[in-house]
Amino acid sequence: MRCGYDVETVRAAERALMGTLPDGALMRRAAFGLATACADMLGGVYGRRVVVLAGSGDNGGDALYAAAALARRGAGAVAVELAPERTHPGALAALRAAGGRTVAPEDADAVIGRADLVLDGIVGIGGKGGLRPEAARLAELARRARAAVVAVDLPSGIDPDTGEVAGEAVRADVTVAFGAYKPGLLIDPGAEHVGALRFTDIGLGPHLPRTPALEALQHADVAALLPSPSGESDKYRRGVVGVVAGSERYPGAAVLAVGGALRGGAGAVRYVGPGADAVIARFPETLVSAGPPAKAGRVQAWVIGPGLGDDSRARQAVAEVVAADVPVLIDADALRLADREAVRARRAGTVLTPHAGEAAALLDADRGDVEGARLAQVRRLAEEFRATALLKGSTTLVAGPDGAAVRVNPTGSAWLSTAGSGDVLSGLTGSLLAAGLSAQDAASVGAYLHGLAGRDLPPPFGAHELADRVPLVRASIMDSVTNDALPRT
Ligand SMILES: NC(=O)C1=CN([C@@H]2O[C@H](COP(=O)(O)OP(=O)(O)OC[C@H]3O[C@@H](n4cnc5c(N)ncnc54)[C@H](OP(=O)(O)O)[C@@H]3O)[C@@H](O)[C@H]2O)[C@@H](O)CC1
Ligand SMILES: [K+]
Repeated sequence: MRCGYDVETVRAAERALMGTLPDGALMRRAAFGLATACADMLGGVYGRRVVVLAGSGDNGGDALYAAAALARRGAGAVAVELAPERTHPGALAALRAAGGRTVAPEDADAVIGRADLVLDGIVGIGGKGGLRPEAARLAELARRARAAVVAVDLPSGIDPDTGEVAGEAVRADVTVAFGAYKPGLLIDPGAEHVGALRFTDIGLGPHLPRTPALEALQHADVAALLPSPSGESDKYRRGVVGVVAGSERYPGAAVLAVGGALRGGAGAVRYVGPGADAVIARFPETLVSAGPPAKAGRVQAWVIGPGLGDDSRARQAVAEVVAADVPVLIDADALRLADREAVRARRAGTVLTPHAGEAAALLDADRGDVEGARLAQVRRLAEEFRATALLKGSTTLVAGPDGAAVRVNPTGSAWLSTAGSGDVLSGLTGSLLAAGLSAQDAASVGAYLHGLAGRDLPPPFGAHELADRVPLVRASIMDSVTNDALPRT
């Protein structure tokens, strides 16, 4: 699990650790990790031109110490001082002792234009609000330059706690995070600015709390959560999923949701709705029923919404499913049709899966407000509906109603936003709910597998291919974890 901790928590851990160490030890650890990452990135240090964008806080200090280390190995180092009278004195002295020089921001254009590497030490976790004009100008110069950009702790201009970006922010090729990941490194729009994310351990680990603000699953976590059928499994143990999706107008949504559920490992799928012919033609193993959901027979979880429409049949089906006492996933049209109070009153797990536009409608907000503040908005959704909310996007977020860590999906890609992709995700997540995963586990594992399937396919691809790919990515996760566990010979 990759964990993100907010600034307040990181500061507290830092204080606890500092009390046990000599002065400056943490900054030396950070700068050493940073210099190593820069040397790797440059593929050699001697003769390279390094420019430090140096703010007056410790973030600038880290950058200056790292540049001093590179200068001692033969790099040319120049620091652009944003507030010369307040630049970290020890770090500046180290840079000068190593042969580095300084320039004022107004003379930065030429040195940045010639640089091989720009180190962004403008601001780290001490940043407040959008970048000030002079800092914003330097960030823009760095973006336009041919130099590689390495961000110190985080790209300046992104909010460390939320990933929000107000105005200009540094766009990094590599970001070297110290001691702990901050949520803003993992959530868009901040995450888009991070480039390759590297981690330097400075010893904060024992001082961090058990529950982070944010978690990102990795292969081993997903492997541990995925149900695997045992010798005694029958279809009910693997889980029967009920799918209420599709309409005369959109029968394809039914096929995609059923496909997602079958490929996700459901023991059986019951389909309810007007797309039965299309579903049977593609998946003859589906149990179709013509009546309403309440008469469809036993299921362990319901998926409702993709391509459903909003006629009276659809409204009635949503009301019945929301009233069921098994886990329910509510998507697409059903998000609009579900009664908020009825959802809040549910006792079994509930997963809502809106994209930003649907989330905005549910929260009575603008789509842009949702895109720009994804973490706050997914938490709000979970609280207001007392449900697990999965907010789709390039960094899909999953929040539970209980205030536990929000999960961020690390496997997303832009190619996933293709027609019908969400229908597959709904069916897939429904199969995990039916297999007994908690709402938050089902939603985050569903997003993980769905994202990996998208990365595994040569783009462009159709949504039906995503479903077909799920068994393969699932097998590759299991293989990688089993191989890691084998003793090395
Ligand atoms: N945590 C740890 O364990 C460790 C942390 N370490 C490092 O310390 C960093 C935190 O350092 P920090 O606390 O000194 O703050 P920092 O990020 O340098 O920012 C302050 C500067 O930013 C400026 N500034 C503010 N807002 C701004 C804006 N919008 N636009 C422009 N400027 C703005 C502000 O200006 P001022 O308000 O003072 O005028 C001041 O100059 C952390 O990220 C990591 O790199 C490591 O060394 C080792 C262990
Ligand atoms: K920075």
